[in-house]
Amino acid sequence: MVLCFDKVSLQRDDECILQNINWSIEKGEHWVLYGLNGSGKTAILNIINAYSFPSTGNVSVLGMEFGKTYLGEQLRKKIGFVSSSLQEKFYPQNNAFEVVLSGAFASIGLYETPTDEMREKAITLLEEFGCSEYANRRYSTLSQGEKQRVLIARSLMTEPLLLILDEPTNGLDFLAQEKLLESINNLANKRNEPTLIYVTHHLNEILPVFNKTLLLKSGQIFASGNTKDIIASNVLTAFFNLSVEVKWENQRPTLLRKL
Ligand SMILES: Nc1ncnc2c1ncn2[C@@H]1O[C@H](COP(=O)(O)OP(=O)(O)OP(=O)(O)O)[C@@H](O)[C@H]1O
Repeated sequence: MVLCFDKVSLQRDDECILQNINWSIEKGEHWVLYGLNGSGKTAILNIINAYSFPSTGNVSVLGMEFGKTYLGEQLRKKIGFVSSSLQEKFYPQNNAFEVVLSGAFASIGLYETPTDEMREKAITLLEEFGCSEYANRRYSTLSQGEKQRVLIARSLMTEPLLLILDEPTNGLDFLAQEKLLESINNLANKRNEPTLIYVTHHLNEILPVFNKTLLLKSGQIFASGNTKDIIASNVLTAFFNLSVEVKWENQRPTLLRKL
């Protein structure tokens, strides 16, 4: 079991942000987390990363049960987390190679001397994510798409067991988006790949590797299960309370409003 939420609720200032969330992820599954603005996606991710704790219910992530021991740092070493808000945290003078290397220490800059093994690993990851040509360029000169690929490579330095990609295509043009999705697809098809949780507002980004989907609405699970069953016209029409149609082409869905 990679993750288990058992009757998880989260209360803040008399407001119920999450309510009765039951969610389990098994090895071999890759999940999409889909919900409207304010539905509680970030609240769930914060709990997975042990940045916040549920008001009620039990959580275990990667075999570690919350509440039993302090597990923040220990847990976060095993979880890769990439979001567009992470992009601006890095020092502009560091080059892409250094940014990837810093992932080995889970630090923003490089304060320790990397081993030869770490350097080799960073070079391999830069190659795998198509970043070699700008490995020595200052991070600040990279485009958003290039930065995102560098940050995913960085997140893999510690060989995480779980990789969370939080709206990774934000601000990317169509080509940059497709290039990033291709890298994610390659990653998911590798042996010993981490389990992926992919948060998005764009259904057309759901790659075939994302075999499971959770729909979150107003802090509650609206539906969860096999992606093909969940990303369907009838389910999403009920979810949005608006008549929509899902078309699957080349194993990827497109959402259209039915007029
Ligand atoms: N500390 C807090 N106190 C009160 N309400 C909060 C707090 N943090 C978040 N919320 C509320 O909880 C709800 C869920 O927020 P969350 O950030 O998890 O949504 P989200 O699904 O990630 O949204 P988005 O897609 O816009 O990023 C929102 O209504 C938000 O205003």
